[in-house]
Amino acid sequence: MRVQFPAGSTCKFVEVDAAIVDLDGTMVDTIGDFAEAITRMLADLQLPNLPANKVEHMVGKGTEHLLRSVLAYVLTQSGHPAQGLEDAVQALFATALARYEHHYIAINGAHSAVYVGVKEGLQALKDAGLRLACVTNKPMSFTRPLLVAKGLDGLFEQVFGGDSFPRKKPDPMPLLKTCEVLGVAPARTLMVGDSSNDAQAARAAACPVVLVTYGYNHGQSVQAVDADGWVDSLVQLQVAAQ
Ligand SMILES: O=C(O)COP(=O)(O)O
Ligand SMILES: [Mg+2]
Repeated sequence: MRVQFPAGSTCKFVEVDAAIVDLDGTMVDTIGDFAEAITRMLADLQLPNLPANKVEHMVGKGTEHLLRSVLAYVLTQSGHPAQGLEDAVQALFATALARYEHHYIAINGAHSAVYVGVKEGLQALKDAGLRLACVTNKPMSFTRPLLVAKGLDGLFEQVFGGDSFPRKKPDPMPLLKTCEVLGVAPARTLMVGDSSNDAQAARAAACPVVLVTYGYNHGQSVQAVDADGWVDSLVQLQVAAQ
């Protein structure tokens, strides 16, 4: 079917059979959850906290990348020299991960909210016959409960997390595997995301890609990312009558 993009997009429309939708920064504003779990983890490790806006720039490449970035940041702020920083992060990593997972699961969804237009926008695409899958870099143990808590789980035929495949976005593997499971061609599968990870994965998989303008893109402008379209809300993804 034909999905139209708003004015200002690179393409006017794409012809697709399915859409793969990202989670953090695209469907749910989860920075509050990340910040709370990190605050509790850092307290357990007797390390100083960091501001939520710093966390926002570190989200999107999965848990391991997030925790390594957080630990490197707080150690540097505490005066740790660049030399030996990686080793210092490595020494804390296993404990940090265990404490973070414990806290994240306890607070998952309590400090986060579904963005305006997500449910209506995706329901309209589904009602029009588009097949939907969710592909996030968030681990599956956090993903399923969050989708259920926010009433989003019923929208998707398939849900895959950052630990579902050997490689995460921006690698094309999660998108290609999802297309394979759905039995759809990547060129007819629209990636809907909020960051360069989603766009790069889509380009490498040869999926068309549309980005939301309200999410997390490592502190960079999402308009500067190579994509086919941009929307301020998922309700702007209109299915054309043919
Ligand atoms: O990095 C994460 O944990 C989540 O990222 P994503 O849902 O935007 O893929
Ligand atoms: Mg995202």
